[in-house]
Amino acid sequence: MKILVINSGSSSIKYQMFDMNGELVLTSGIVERIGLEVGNISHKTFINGEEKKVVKEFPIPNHKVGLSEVVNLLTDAEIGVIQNPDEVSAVGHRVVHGGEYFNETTLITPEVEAKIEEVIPLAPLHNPANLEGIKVCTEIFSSAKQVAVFDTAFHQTMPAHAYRYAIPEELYKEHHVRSYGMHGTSHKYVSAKTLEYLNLPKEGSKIITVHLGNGCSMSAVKDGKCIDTSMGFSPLAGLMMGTRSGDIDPAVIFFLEEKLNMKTDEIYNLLNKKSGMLGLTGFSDMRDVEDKINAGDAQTRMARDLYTYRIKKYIGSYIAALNGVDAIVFTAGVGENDTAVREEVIEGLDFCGIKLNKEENSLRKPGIREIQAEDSNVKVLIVPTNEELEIARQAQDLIK
Ligand SMILES: Nc1ncnc2c1ncn2[C@@H]1O[C@H](COP(=O)(O)OP(=O)(O)O)[C@@H](O)[C@H]1O
Ligand SMILES: CC(=O)OP(=O)(O)O
Ligand SMILES: [Mg+2]
Repeated sequence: MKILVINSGSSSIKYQMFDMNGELVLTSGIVERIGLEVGNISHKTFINGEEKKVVKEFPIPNHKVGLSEVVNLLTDAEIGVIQNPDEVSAVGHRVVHGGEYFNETTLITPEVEAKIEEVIPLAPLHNPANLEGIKVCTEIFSSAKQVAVFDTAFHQTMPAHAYRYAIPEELYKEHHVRSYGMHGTSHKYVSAKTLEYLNLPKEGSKIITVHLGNGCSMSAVKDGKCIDTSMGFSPLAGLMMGTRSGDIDPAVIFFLEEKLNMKTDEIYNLLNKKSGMLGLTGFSDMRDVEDKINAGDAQTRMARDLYTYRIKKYIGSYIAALNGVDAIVFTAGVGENDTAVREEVIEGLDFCGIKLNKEENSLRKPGIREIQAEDSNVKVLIVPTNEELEIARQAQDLIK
């Protein structure tokens, strides 16, 4: 069975095709700079252990043009992995916001699409792009089942005291203003992998997952279920990120409006796209940040201290929420690759028995691994996330 996974963003589409028989990745790629003067597609195929890469640059005015070209590549006589779109049994779509409607993976119907559309105000950067991906795939892969996997679904088990805000009741009742949390597919995948790897029973387990990519979030997972998470109403809350501020006193927004005459959309843009690591240092990619720190740049050092300090504070609060912790798990681009970030986060947590094996932490090895010190009371792990595989598995389970 072949399953295509689509992670459609506002200006990009990431995709992977799996042969679920053996969970093999046949193709993976990214369409970028949609809507700009020149767009590009970077497409890789893996056939019989051999990797082939194609890069194309041309104007990609919208998602449909981008996905049509992806289909051309998928069915290409030389590098294609299918002969026609009918060979795809299901398309699994990452949908960032499902509001309170969806706590599990769902077959997409016109009613489901309408609900995803209804919650656009809760995720104005992500949901419209996700819907666009669904519309275009429904047309192109017309015989495939279209399946929605929601970033918010895993967090739907949070208790009210974790997801509610202390604002007037009607804002929740009538307008659904509450915390939802995102990156749920990743938190679910890595927390389950951790239990499996450590051979821990779900019941009684206490895991803190730390997803550090471009977007960053953390979850407290008890008995295999999410009880709290750092993103909130939208993906802007919580940790400091590549370009997002994370938690900020809402009074700053009134100040920007009143004193600097900024408009709502300008403030939105400022906090989502020009803040975080980018706003403080000029760089959103942690590799660039690392270079600046190594060159002795004090401002960049401060920015990174802010980044890791906030993660540490969330670890502290989640240990309190969980009444203990069995394992702290790092994942995603920064979490899996950045030795210094992990070291700075764990530094100074020895008061509660959390200690790192610095040498093990500094090694670059693939796969799941433990990096805590021998005398640490708590496990510290690196668990590579795989949101695409998780989406493909969930889509397969649903259509079976
Ligand atoms: N070797 C590395 N060292 C430090 N950071 C890295 C490394 N490789 C990737 N990253 C970071 O990972 C980020 C992307 O993470 P990823 O999980 O792919 O994000 P997203 O899925 O949100 O695009 C990059 O912006 C970069 O900062
Ligand atoms: C929800 C979110 O932040 O997603 P991403 O990390 O892909 O931007
Ligand atoms: Mg990601």
